[in-house]
Amino acid sequence: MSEKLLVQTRHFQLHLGEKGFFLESGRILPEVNIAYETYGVLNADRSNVILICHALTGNAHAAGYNHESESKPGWWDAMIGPGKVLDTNKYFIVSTNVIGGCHGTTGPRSVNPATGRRYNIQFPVVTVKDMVRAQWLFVKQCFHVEKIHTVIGGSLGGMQVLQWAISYPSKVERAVVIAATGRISPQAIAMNKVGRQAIMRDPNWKNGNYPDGAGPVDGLGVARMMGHISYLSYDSMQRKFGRDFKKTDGFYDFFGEFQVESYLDYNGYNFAKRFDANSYLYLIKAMDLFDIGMDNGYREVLAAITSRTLVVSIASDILFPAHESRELYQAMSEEGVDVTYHEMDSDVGHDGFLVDYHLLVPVVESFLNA
Ligand SMILES: CC(=O)SCCNC(=O)CCNC(=O)[C@H](O)C(C)(C)COP(=O)(O)OP(=O)(O)OC[C@H]1O[C@@H](n2cnc3c(N)ncnc32)[C@H](O)[C@@H]1OP(=O)(O)O
Ligand SMILES: N[C@@H](CCO)C(=O)O
Repeated sequence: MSEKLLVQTRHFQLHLGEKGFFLESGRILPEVNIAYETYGVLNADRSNVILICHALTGNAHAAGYNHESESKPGWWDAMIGPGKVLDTNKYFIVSTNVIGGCHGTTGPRSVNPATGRRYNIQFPVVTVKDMVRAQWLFVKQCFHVEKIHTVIGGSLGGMQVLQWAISYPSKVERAVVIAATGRISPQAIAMNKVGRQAIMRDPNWKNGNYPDGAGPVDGLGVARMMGHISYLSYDSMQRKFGRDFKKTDGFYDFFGEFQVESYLDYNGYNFAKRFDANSYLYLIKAMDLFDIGMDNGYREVLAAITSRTLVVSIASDILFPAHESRELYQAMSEEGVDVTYHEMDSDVGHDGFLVDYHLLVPVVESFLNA
């Protein structure tokens, strides 16, 4: 018998009535489909829901295997399962793909019901607030849940968690904000700019109207390389790659590569096979626009949070540096929020929340069990 936990990605169409889904931008999506997975069992009083929010290029497939031949499990399988920190014997874990994504939830590659054609860059700009509102409608409509035990996620997922606590304070009992920030820095926007330009300058981008299977793979691959540089750290690059160089016949061939280049090539190329370029553009835009204080003031919105909150940073994170999380924690704490802060002493960089589980699990565990 197989030991693989087989799970299924399902789809739910939000009940929006004739009005559609109003976005922060003022534009409207006539329909929104949500791709989701669940693990564990919803209890009788519907009080054991943990919602997982994924990062930039994640999807609803957070744990288990979608089919027998899948070689790697969902992206947070180390965290989710029987006896794991997000214990499926105890909790009903829900994971959705964000609005604007390309793994089953409505996004730029979806067909616009008004035209019968893909939205491409006619898709409206979506924000983290929109992502979270879609998730709230989803859990309410699909599972009739009125309160969520815990919302948890890293990076863009952490921003969603923070937004949950701000938008729906009475609905979220606990919030775990990992490797995130309350407002994205100019440095992070600059890195996204490079990625955006790489995609949009690729001749195959065609103003976003590329045919299926012939998109801007080179541009998207380069964008992902930029991303990976920000997900690693000085120390992790030293350790992983050093200055190893692949010589050709003993020579430093012009096209010969350092290991770090080979890594970026491999991961850039692979990424372009699994992700839609337009979706990437929309999701980095959502990230760039994220600033909890944009409308009502940074401290004012934090002061309204009533969820018990854990803020986790990664010491070597160069994308959302730990001092941004400390600033967030400090402000929440001064505004009277029940908040705890933990800095993971990890040297692997931003992606530490996907790698250094021995540092992350105990913190989340003690927060959930407190
Ligand atoms: C919610 C979410 O965040 S979901 C999205 C998360 N997933 C991603 O970001 C996808 C990209 N994956 C990764 O970056 C990593 O696999 C992580 C962060 C998930 C885990 O990091 P690590 O365990 O340190 O993996 P590592 O960075 O060593 O390897 C990543 C890949 O590069 C390959 N690689 C490593 N070194 C080299 C090299 N010198 N040359 C070429 N390829 C290399 C690995 O073989 C691995 O390939 P695989 O994905 O086919 O297995
Ligand atoms: N590496 C992760 C985290 C980036 O924030 C991802 O691609 O989603």
